[in-house]
Amino acid sequence: MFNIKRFDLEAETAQESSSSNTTTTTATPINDRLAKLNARLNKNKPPPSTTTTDNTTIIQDSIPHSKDTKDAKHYKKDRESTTTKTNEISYKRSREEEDARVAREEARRQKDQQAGKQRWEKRAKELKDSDLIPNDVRLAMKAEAEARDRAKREAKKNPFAVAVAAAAEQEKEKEDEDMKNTEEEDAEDKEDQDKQDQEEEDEEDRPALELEGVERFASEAAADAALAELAALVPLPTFETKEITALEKERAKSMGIPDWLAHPTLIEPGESNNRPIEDQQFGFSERLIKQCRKAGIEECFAVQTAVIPVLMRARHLGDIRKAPGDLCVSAPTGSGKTLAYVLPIIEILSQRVVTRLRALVVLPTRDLCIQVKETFETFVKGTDLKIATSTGQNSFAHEQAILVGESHSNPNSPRVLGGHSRVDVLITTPGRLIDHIKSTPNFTLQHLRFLVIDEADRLLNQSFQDWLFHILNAIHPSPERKFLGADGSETIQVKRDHLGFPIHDAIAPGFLSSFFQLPESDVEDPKALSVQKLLFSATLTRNPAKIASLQLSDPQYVAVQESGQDGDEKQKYTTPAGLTEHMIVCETSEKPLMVLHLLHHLQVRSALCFTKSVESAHRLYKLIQLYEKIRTTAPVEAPVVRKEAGKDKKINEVKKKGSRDQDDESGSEDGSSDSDSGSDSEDENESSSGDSSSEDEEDEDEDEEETSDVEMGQAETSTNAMDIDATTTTTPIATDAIVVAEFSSDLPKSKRQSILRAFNNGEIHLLICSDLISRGMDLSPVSYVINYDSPVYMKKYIHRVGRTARAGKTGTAYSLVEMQEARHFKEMISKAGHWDKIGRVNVKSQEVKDLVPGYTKALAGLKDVLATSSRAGKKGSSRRSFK
Ligand SMILES: Nc1ncnc2c1ncn2[C@@H]1O[C@H](COP(=O)(O)OP(=O)(O)OP(=O)(O)O)[C@@H](O)[C@H]1O
Repeated sequence: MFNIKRFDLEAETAQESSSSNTTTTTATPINDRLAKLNARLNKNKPPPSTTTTDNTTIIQDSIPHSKDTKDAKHYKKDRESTTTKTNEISYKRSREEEDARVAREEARRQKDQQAGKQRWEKRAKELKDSDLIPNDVRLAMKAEAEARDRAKREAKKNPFAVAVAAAAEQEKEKEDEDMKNTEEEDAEDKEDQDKQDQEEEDEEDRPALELEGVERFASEAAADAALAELAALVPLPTFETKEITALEKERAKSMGIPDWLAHPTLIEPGESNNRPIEDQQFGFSERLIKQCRKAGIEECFAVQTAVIPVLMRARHLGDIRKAPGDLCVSAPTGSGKTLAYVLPIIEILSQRVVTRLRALVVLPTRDLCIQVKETFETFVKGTDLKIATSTGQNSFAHEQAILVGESHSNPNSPRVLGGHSRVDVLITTPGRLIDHIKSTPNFTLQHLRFLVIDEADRLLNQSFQDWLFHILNAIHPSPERKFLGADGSETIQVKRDHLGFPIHDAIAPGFLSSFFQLPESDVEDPKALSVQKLLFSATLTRNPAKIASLQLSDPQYVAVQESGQDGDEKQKYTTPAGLTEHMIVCETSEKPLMVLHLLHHLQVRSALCFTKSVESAHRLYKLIQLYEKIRTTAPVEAPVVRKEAGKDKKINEVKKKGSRDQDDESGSEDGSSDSDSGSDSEDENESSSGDSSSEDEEDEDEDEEETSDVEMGQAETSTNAMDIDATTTTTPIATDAIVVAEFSSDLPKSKRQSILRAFNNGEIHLLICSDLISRGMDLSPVSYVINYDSPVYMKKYIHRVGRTARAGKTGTAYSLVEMQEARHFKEMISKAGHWDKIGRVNVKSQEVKDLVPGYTKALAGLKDVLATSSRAGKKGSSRRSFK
């Protein structure tokens, strides 16, 4: 480019220069003659050239051509060549000189320009933030503009030099531009880096920055709105996942405990993990939020904050090849586990179009089923969802009609392969459920989306009717064609459409292969089960065999427990923060007196008193009832009410350290067992087979009492209805009489419900019960729990004392420990790392002296009372002997 330009300009210059040095004449004959003459006279003089001014330029010789001589020709030739050479040399020289001059000037100009530019750039940089341009900068700019004009003028005079200068300038511009680009790139890089640094800083300081931003708002309303927005931005707590050491991992592995179970997501109990119900992470609809508010629920508790988002995230089941993932949840008693599954199930199922059985909640007792149904009904308002229980309270046929409708439950009516349901959520005990799976036509679990096993460890210890096997069988598609016999003939009568084809539109996609021979395809399209198994317990089992029997898929384990707890036992046994625990060590014969002491001296009311058997409960109930009767009718010494036990020194609460009473002996023995329990080998045993076997024993013990509840359907005509009437209709003889009632599985359903209602209304001061209500029951006003017979297993202890101090409230538990049981009790509690939490109460004989006369009388009368009730056939032959 540069060379071509130069060449053109050179030609132009030559042309211009020749044109400027010529004169214009007209060639005529006279002129020709004159020219010839002139040539002869001035032989060596160069002839003037002649040029036309028209479009053509001709360099002419003035010698006429017509009569050219040889000399003239030579002369002409010489002259021409000499002139050309001279012209070329002089032109070349002048051109070089001119080039050098222009280049010098250009270099100087550029230098000046550069210096000026740098000066004012520097100045402009200094004044970057100012709008003013100072005088020196303006002058520099002016000088630069003048220099540019000068250069332009020069360019007009000498285009070649201009070309050189232009080329130089071009080069310089290029250099500048490169430098500028490099600078810009550097600046951009720096800007990016700064931006990234700033973003990181902002991220760290976000709350502070946002608050700062909020403070800048002029109007208070705007600031409030922004603060509200900020509050909504508070992230959900991030729950730590328990880090397991290599040793723990190895140990868990050797016990067969799967990784996910040994590696729970841990949540601290307490208010710090509560979140408002409208938090977006929960994804609750306006309707549900409204129902929650109506029920007095403003925040989700820690276990709900951890569990609900997990369930809500899987609400749409995007990938049919992937199971939604099962969930095992362990959280203390009264921490709100029920709502952790009730709320998301309602929210997710409320979107359904057709009624199908989509949620199944399995619970160990009828009373719990009723309680959970009431919870569902509180929050289901405003949806079409239908909730039902199946507990054996009603006749089997009645339940069948509720579940699938009368026409579908008729054994003679044809089957719909996809089943039929009139309910969306079924809350049931395992025994009755198995009956329906086996015997109710069109009852199916094909469409199940949620299988909740509440009080899971309790249920897993029940092998009754092999309930788990039947449920798992019913939720998995069967590889055999279900309604075809070995010969291919139909084994059941199937409902058909008008063309004679089986009606299959209601079959769950995963179950189609259970009924039809589907075309085989090269491309496997395995479908995962859409049912999500959710296990809840305050004392979740870690027995690998039991967990394996659930056939969990992609499970997660969420545990609510205080930080710093480690060791398997301690993880399992977390008590509510608001619970105060005491133990009273006494003789067996003194135990009823201790209950009277708690009632009359310590003003214990709204209390649940747990005994080890139905008989024990009945006997204590009768005794206290009799005592109250005697006290309020006979002039016996009035008991002294201790207003402030601590001040009156009527109760000496002694912590384990420093206790020097009769239990010191056992204390020292326990001290040795403490150190034993601290050993690794013992821990291992505890959480492996040893532990699970103790769980089994404990639950078998519970099973004995609750079997009738689980089996269901057994019409229980209570023989002690008279007794119950006496209890529930008892009119206190005096206004300060203690109202006592008993509660056991011997009572008919209606009586049990009316007693629970009366207790909830505060009409019963002391409810004496078996372990039937030690699990899961949420009796709102329980302020005290009395372990009349101290539990043999820690699990039972945890569930019993967990009837109080629920939902963040406070409560107190007293355990009456017989002398001979003290050592075992302490061992059990210590092993669970719980001993520090239990206070020792010493009750001196002097303190109960005022109660003794009435108690003695009641005891004497008890025999007759019991004999009367026995004659009335109140006791069944299966009853255990009295203590
Ligand atoms: N978010 C909440 N706000 C206020 N109260 C709540 C909340 N969640 C649950 N509760 C109340 O807390 C009490 C205990 O709840 P729930 O019965 O679900 O406890 P749980 O963990 O199942 O106990 P358990 O192990 O004994 O069965 C109930 O009375 C319930 O209504």
